[in-house]
Amino acid sequence: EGRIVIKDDWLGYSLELFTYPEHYHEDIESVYIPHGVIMDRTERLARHIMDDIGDHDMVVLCVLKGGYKFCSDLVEFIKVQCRNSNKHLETRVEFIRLKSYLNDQSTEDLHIIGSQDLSVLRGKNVLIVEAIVDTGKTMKALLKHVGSFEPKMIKVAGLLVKRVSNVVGSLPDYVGFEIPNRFVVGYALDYNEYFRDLNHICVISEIGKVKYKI
Ligand SMILES: Oc1ncnc2c1N=NC2
Repeated sequence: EGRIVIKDDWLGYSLELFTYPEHYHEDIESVYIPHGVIMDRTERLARHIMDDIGDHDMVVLCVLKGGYKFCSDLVEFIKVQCRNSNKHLETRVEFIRLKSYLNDQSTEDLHIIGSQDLSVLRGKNVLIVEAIVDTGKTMKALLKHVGSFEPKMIKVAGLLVKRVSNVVGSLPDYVGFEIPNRFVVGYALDYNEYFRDLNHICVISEIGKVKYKI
């Protein structure tokens, strides 16, 4: 299936062309992917997903915290698709919390926070929903963990996939955008917990990187 490829020389839209929370005005460089474009792309991904796995009950596994906005918007679009095609599909949402980043660097260790009982996945169609797939290390470890609960099928939806050289493991089945290897924030993607309240996906400024550095 297709994806929107954002080229390395795309610098994003100028800030004064959009609205965003005033308190971030010096912390972001540009609007990289506007909220409206994210929503329209997510709506189209919902149709792909429904075409592929819309005939069975599905359990959506939302990867927190970065994935919460993408997941809630995607699930909403999936529900609208179901209503319009009168498919009576139960879409249950489970949550899993991963922490693998400090500042803007991936840490080696992946740890799964909170021991949700994922035995509900057994025998089910599972759709893992993640905001961003970077090196793929996190996703590989998560797929192994989820597989241990013996679901019927696992598919992965990733809003963003980074063009990085050292990719491990497989890429998501459904991809919103392929982006250059630069640190982006907003739409629940954070930098040390900041910027989750920003609707657009933006490029963080050097001031922002220093201001919110841990
Ligand atoms: O660009 C990014 N922005 C926020 N969080 C993450 C990123 N890449 N991997 C995790």
